[in-house]
Amino acid sequence: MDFITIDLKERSYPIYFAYDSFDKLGEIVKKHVRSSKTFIITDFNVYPLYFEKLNESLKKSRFDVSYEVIPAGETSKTMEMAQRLLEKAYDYGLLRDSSVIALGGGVVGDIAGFVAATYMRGIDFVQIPTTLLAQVDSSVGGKVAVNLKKGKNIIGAFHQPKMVYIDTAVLNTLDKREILGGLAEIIKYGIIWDFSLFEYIESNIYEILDLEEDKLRHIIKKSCEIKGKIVSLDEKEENLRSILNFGHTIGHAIEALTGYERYIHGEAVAIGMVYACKLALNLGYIDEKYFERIFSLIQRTGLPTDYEDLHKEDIVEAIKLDKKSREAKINFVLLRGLGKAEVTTVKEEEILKVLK
Ligand SMILES: NC(=O)c1ccc[n+]([C@@H]2O[C@H](COP(=O)([O-])OP(=O)(O)OC[C@H]3O[C@@H](n4cnc5c(N)ncnc54)[C@H](O)[C@@H]3O)[C@@H](O)[C@H]2O)c1
Ligand SMILES: O=C(O)C(=O)C[C@@H](O)[C@H](O)[C@H](O)COP(=O)(O)O
Ligand SMILES: [Zn+2]
Repeated sequence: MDFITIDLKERSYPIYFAYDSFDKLGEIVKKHVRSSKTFIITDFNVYPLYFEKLNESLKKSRFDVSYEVIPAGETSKTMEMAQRLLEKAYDYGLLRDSSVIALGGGVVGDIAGFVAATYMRGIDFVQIPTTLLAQVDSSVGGKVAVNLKKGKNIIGAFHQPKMVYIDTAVLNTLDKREILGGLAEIIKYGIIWDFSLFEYIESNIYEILDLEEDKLRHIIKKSCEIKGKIVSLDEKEENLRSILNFGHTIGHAIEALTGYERYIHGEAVAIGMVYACKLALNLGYIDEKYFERIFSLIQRTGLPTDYEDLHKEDIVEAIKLDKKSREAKINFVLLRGLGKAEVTTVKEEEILKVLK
């Protein structure tokens, strides 16, 4: 089976790429976890579609499976839900050598990872991402978290999975809106790291939106390679990894300010990328031509490019506690040319100038 390795020394792990092959999972998972006792966390939408296939395959490989199903969507990514899942893990008798399997999108991955990171101070974790966003971003790199009402991913940890299993056939049941959300993070990689990926999306946008398998596989694998490279250079986000936060400073603020219900994560990131580009343009880091090129691709996909009904002062207040802020200074990931980005301190007045 096709795979790449995320190189993190003793925490290195494979990302497998498959198509319609849940039957292989039991055998593969067995190679990467310490015991047969496993706890699957999934959500109400994913459960009827893929749980049985996974369960059957695990049972065939003699796993002792327990599971929990949580409501779908960002509002489930809370401490209360994590507490509930941790209590269940204990009731099901999970031990130090047991594992947690996340079957779902980024919400399931982030909360299941948080459970795995904290249960008995950390147990094995397996990611089976079922959204495009989770396949290209959230299942890779070990950031796990839940939200505070006012702050996105404020409670969390770094806890790398033992393996990631990407089965692209599952994307056929995903809503168009969710496909676009994932595409926003893929466009992000093109902008911050590898401009040829951006150009590939520009040239193949309709085929990608039609979920043409070879094109989709190309951008998924490329995204995992890019994220894997950045994470292996800076696992705990001491410097370089921050560029993966491009578009997230304003993106996270508008997610929290709208109660995590109006925009899905990828949409908020798309809006945040447009604003980060406006900032870079105003500060003279990029020219009008480059700005237009990025704006036009985001617009052509059908992703939103602007927010509605929010006060700029509230956005600025919310970003003051962004995780990239240091010593009361707001830091943004700003572009410095095609495929290049850097973290830069930006004055409050500059941010207010570009916000509506
Ligand atoms: N840890 C990280 O590095 C990282 C990176 C990016 C995003 N994230 C987090 O990921 C979350 C967003 O993830 P998401 O966009 O996957 O959202 P999500 O997990 O809410 O999934 C989106 C929707 O698709 C449904 N779904 C999932 N798989 C499906 C399938 N195959 N067929 C049909 N429906 C399916 C879900 O039930 C949900 O309703 C956010 O909380 C974000 O903060 C984390
Ligand atoms: O993996 C990273 O690092 C990222 O920043 C990827 C982002 O796409 C992702 O949304 C991440 O969860 C944001 O992390 P946070 O530290 O800003 O909460
Ligand atoms: Zn993101």
